[in-house]
Amino acid sequence: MASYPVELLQITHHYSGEPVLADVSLAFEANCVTVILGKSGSGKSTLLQVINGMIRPGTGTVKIFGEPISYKDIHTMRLQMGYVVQQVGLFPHLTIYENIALLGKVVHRPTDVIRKRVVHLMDMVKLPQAYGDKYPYQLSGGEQQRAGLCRAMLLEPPVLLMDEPFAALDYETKHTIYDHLLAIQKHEPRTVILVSHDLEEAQLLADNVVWLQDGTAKMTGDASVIRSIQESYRSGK
Ligand SMILES: Nc1ncnc2c1ncn2[C@@H]1O[C@H](COP(=O)(O)OP(=O)(O)OP(=O)(O)O)[C@@H](O)[C@H]1O
Repeated sequence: MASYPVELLQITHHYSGEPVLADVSLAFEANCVTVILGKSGSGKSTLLQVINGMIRPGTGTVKIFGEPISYKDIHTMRLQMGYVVQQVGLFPHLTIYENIALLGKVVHRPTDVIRKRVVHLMDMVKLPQAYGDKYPYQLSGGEQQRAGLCRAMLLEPPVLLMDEPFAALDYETKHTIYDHLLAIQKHEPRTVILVSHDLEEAQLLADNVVWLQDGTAKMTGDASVIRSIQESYRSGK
């Protein structure tokens, strides 16, 4: 039986005695976009950090490509996972090119291979190549976010984790980046796990959806469950 790229088995986690994840078991389908929806404080970011090993859960197992995470060797495992957050986290003293290329240097990829990949990624998200020489402060929020996306995909990670990466962007910029993301999924599909509280974003991007409520996976399924989630939002349940 083929294993899932990411699997959570009975994950429970507490912060200072307060439960934040309660017996969460989920399997994320390969090469699909799964959107984890939930209100503020429902445990979405914690769940994502449990997946990339930043947080070791109180109990339960995280499996990456069928193998439980080895917390001793977390850096090797993390190279398989791109991570994009809302505050893009580009290094201000590095150019856009240097920011995107950074991980390639860390794993000693040949310079020409890195350069080709950066050019390809910038093309995919429609960032002009000349922007490679600029510094992050010279780019708009949406452009910085696109650079962040390129950086996360440099090493072609099979899994991409995204924590509300578009929340601070205006409607039009968001929609442009959605289009880029969907185009990238077509050209080089990967397992994307995207945390959001935005139902429209889920509607546009999700193959699958998880509805997290008070640290529990209340509903899971394909994008058709968004309608039930919408009702739950409205009724405040
Ligand atoms: N490091 C921490 N120490 C203590 N409590 C924390 C910590 N991180 C998060 N929490 C608490 O755990 C709960 C879940 O937080 P989490 O950030 O996972 O939720 P979220 O669904 O991502 O929220 P948001 O949409 O507001 O970002 C919240 O009540 C939060 O205050």
